[in-house]
Amino acid sequence: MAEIHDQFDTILILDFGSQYSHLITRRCREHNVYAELQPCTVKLADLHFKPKGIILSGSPYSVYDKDSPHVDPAVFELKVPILGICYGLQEMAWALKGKVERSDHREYGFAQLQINKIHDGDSPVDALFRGLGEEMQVWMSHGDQLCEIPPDFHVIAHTRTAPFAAVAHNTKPFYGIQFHPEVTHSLRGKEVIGRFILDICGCRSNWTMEEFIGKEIARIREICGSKGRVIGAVSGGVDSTVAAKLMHEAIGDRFHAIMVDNGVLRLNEAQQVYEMLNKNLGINLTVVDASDLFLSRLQDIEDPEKKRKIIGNTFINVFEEEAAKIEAAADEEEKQGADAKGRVEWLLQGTLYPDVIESISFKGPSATIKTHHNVGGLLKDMKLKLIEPLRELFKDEVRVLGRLLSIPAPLVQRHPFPGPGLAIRILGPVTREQVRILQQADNIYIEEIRNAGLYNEISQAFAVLLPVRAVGVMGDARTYEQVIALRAVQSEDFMTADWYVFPAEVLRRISSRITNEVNGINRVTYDISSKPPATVEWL
Ligand SMILES: Nc1ncnc2c1ncn2[C@@H]1O[C@H](COP(=O)(O)OP(=O)(O)OP(=O)(O)O)[C@@H](O)[C@H]1O
Ligand SMILES: O=c1[nH]c(=O)c2[nH+]cn([C@@H]3O[C@H](COP(=O)(O)O)[C@@H](O)[C@H]3O)c2[nH]1
Ligand SMILES: NC(=O)CC[C@H](N)C(=O)O
Ligand SMILES: [Mg+2]
Repeated sequence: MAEIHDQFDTILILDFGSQYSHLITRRCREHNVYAELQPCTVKLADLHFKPKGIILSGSPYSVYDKDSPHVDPAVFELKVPILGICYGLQEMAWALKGKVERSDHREYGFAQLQINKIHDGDSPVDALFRGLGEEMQVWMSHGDQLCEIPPDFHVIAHTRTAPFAAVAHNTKPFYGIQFHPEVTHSLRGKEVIGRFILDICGCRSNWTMEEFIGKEIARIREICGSKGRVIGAVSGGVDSTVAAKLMHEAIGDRFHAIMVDNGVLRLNEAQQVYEMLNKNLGINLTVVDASDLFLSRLQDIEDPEKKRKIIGNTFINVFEEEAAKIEAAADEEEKQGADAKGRVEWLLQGTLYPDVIESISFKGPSATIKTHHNVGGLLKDMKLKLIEPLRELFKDEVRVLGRLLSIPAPLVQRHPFPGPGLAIRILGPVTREQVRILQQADNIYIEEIRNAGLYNEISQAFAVLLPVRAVGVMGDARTYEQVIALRAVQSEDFMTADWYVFPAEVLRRISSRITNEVNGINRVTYDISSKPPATVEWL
């Protein structure tokens, strides 16, 4: 089966646990070069493709620590260019017999990088900084540094306190830099990454969503064979809609899109998504009303992780049941003389790269903050095999893909909505009444955000229903009712987020409408927490 790394020139990024590893991946892709993140402990013998170049990431460890992670020494024999970043530089030096020590001059923050005179003008050896001038502002975050460079290396840049801030091998395409080119604070960092992947590794920059569409459709056809059928988990969110459209282009009617009404969707959502997908996108979507089943299983459950797991498992139960129904219907048609149809073997999901990245750390899945229903919440013994065409993509790449597939702009720009839905925004037990209250408040909130023309400025906005009651006065009478918290964040990739600063009059209008129009609410608060330390959702 041709994987993406067989179809595009690929940079392999080996992750030593830095906070910024995924940003290296993004920067490569911004140069239209496909890059893939793998744990640093991967053995080259287990790698099924040959990368055009390797980047070693930073790390919280020190190379000389007893339990620090080290790369398979075979990478240095692979005859492909290698770039070490921060710990990656230290790791390369350590492996190739240089020396690394704790330094007296820790550098956290900005530094001025002085690029050494390039002696050998045209040789590829010093190509990393070619054309970038003599000095650049970079961002550092290290306590260790090289005190002796490995044999056959030379220095290509220094800072006031780090004499070996960048080094290169005399004859091989090995480079190491102490600063972090992947963060935007390193002003020309993206260009440095470009020099490495384009000039030194010679990657073609053809990783574009146009190219991806054609290749992915071909890949899906190959996976499914000429008869295989796919059932699709489609929520009306950006990811699953794009995945569904791709699947529809690939296998047409052999794709069955299913939206599950789990009883914790937003107001009128099932109806709206049904119309949008059937009418505007020509995708044959069935809405399955499983709200009683979900709500009965959620009864009296307050624990956030329990809610998430119940919903994840129930989704799969419903999909397996629907797959069985589709097969039974086909068997019936066959009895009436129709051609035999293939089995429903696959379940399409709109899983994205950030969901996957979280689970590939070399220490195993990173500390579980919350179980995403479509990754950790899956049933252990599920029969359907997963097919996830967006598994290697970031959200903004998916949005580009959506536009190319002619998915209407309002859908492409939709804020994300989690599969466990309002169940993780109702802080106490989930009941139909609590769902009603939250649906109405949330609907007013989003409506007013749209009216104010702010929807596309905000990455995600939603209301949360708190389980506490507060005293109020309405029409001269005392009330004792629940509280709504409003949340709105701006974020590039949802791994970090800032709370959004609303104009006061918009908040005033939202608050007044919610308390006036939603029975059961007499107070509205605004959440001013960033992520970290909070998360986007409350549960
Ligand atoms: N109500 C639902 N019915 C069917 N499938 C669902 C439902 N909710 C979530 N899913 C499945 O779970 C996956 C992950 O949900 P997630 O919310 O991350 O993605 P999305 O809904 O497609 O897009 P967005 O992130 O924009 O909301 C979806 O891609 C879809 O496959
Ligand atoms: O499909 C989903 N299933 C889930 O279980 C889930 N949990 C969180 N989210 C969404 O992920 C982003 C980050 O949210 P957190 O900061 O709360 O982890 C935000 O966009 C959240 O809405 C989910 N999406
Ligand atoms: N950011 C990094 O990669 C840091 C590497 C190493 N832990 C140091 O402090 O120097
Ligand atoms: Mg969603």
